[in-house]
Amino acid sequence: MIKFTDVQKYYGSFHALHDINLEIKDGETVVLIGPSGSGKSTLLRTINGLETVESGQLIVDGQDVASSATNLNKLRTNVGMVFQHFNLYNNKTILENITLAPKIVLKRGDKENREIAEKLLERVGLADQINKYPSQLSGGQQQRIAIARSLAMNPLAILFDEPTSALDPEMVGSVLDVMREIASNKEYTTLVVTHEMDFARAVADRVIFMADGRILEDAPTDKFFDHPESERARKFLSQVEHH
Ligand SMILES: Nc1ncnc2c1ncn2[C@@H]1O[C@H](COP(=O)(O)OP(=O)(O)OP(=O)(O)O)[C@@H](O)[C@H]1O
Repeated sequence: MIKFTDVQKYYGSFHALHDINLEIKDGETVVLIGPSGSGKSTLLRTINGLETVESGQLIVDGQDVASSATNLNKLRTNVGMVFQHFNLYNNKTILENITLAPKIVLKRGDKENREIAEKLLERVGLADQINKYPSQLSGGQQQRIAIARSLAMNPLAILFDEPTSALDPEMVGSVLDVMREIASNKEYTTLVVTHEMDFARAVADRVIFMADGRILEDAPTDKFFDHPESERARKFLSQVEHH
């Protein structure tokens, strides 16, 4: 579903992604971890074309993301993204937030759109909030709405970019629970950038460890946590485990 071959990414003269080779299969749950500034968000954002790549090949859902012929809007329909700062429309109700893109992009009719929104709100535990506005909800609730909104597009893949980093600690659990349920269903290819190691350990099929713009390890979850190969990963794990 997603395949990087020798991908390089620069911000000006700064080499942000080095020689990325990575293949992610349909339905897989992959967690990206690593120190701050290691390129995790950059890598994630290349997948739906939010960041360009300078060389190499990046195939997502059969299309070359780096090619100018690729329709990025269509790509983003198939690859949903959940951001650190929810990015909801504050002047629209929860129902409108969830139904707007399917209405415009997928031309989904109002009745079906509402039914799907109701089901998704049920799924994220917020069925009773359908007519509220984002500002009336907690950060954790807003993030669960953002997740429902991305699922409403029926994506093939969903990218989570540090979805709990901006939340108060007591809000984190409910968002991780929703993500855990989504990942365990294997309906979507799921990629998560997170600093939540317990979540990574419990949910990921595979862990990608990055440092300095490189993939240093790509391993099954238990193997990575129990026997990390690189000194960098060992150091990183010992630091995060002491928090
Ligand atoms: N738009 C940009 N312009 C220039 N440099 C950038 C830009 N975005 C990111 N960078 C740099 O690229 C590197 C990788 O950033 P990125 O956000 O991908 O790291 P990260 O691993 O996700 O970090 P964090 O865990 O802190 O979010 C960093 O050194 C960052 O300063």
